[in-house]
Amino acid sequence: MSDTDVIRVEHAVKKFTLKHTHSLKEWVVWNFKGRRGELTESFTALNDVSFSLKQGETVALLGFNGSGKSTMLKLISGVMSTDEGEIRVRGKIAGLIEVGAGFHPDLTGRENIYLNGAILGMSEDEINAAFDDIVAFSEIEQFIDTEVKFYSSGMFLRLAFSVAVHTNPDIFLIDEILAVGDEPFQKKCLKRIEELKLEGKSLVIVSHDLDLVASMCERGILLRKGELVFDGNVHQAVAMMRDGKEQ
Ligand SMILES: Nc1ncnc2c1ncn2[C@@H]1O[C@H](COP(=O)(O)OP(=O)(O)OP(=O)(O)O)[C@@H](O)[C@H]1O
Repeated sequence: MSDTDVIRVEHAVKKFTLKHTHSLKEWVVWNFKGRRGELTESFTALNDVSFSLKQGETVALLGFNGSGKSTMLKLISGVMSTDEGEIRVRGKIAGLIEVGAGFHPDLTGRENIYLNGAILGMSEDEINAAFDDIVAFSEIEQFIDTEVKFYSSGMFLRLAFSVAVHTNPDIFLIDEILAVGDEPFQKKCLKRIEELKLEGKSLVIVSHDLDLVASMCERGILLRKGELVFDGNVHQAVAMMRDGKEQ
């Protein structure tokens, strides 16, 4: 890992087990044959993917549905581990990967700020100090003492984004979820992301909004069926995606 690298992905492989529904007859035959062969199938979601990210770089992860983008973000954030290869990260990560992840449904917005802040590495004092700003940025003061199971997906995003930006992360991972925010809040998030970029933070974004990612990122990494097929200028990556060349 060079001095300026904040993420290093080396030959990452991630496999999932796909379960299939089998008829009783298939199951009996399988038992009869001494349970030889597999009743499940292994699916390779990421195959030998390598890249590194330098401090301050902004990267869009592109690819069609199911190409492995979210899986890659989950590996980088540590929510999942690789089956082969290695992922090294330097610095504090904040990930907005799944709406509602890191939130407990039976706790209120207020309590979840503390829970989520702690998960993202903030101390109680730091959360106390940032609490009012977090709530103000989210604009959901009215519902802050409501259990989050009653929140809409946009309200989850508001709280999650707000906590994440206040943790002062070195690396920000954002999956599609900005799409669930309304337009004014999306604009506010994008402005904050621009500020993070100016502060020299690193950014990895997954989005199908190609114009948006082309305006936010310098670099584009294109995944095709779990394999990295392009890593370079974001406009080139977007053009390849639009031409369907990665198919
Ligand atoms: N937990 C899981 N168990 C089984 N298969 C999974 C799991 N998570 C992801 N997959 C499979 O891995 C592949 C890659 O999924 P992933 O969500 O990373 O794709 P993606 O590029 O983010 O897609 P999209 O653009 O639709 O969000 C898909 O075929 C998906 O079905």
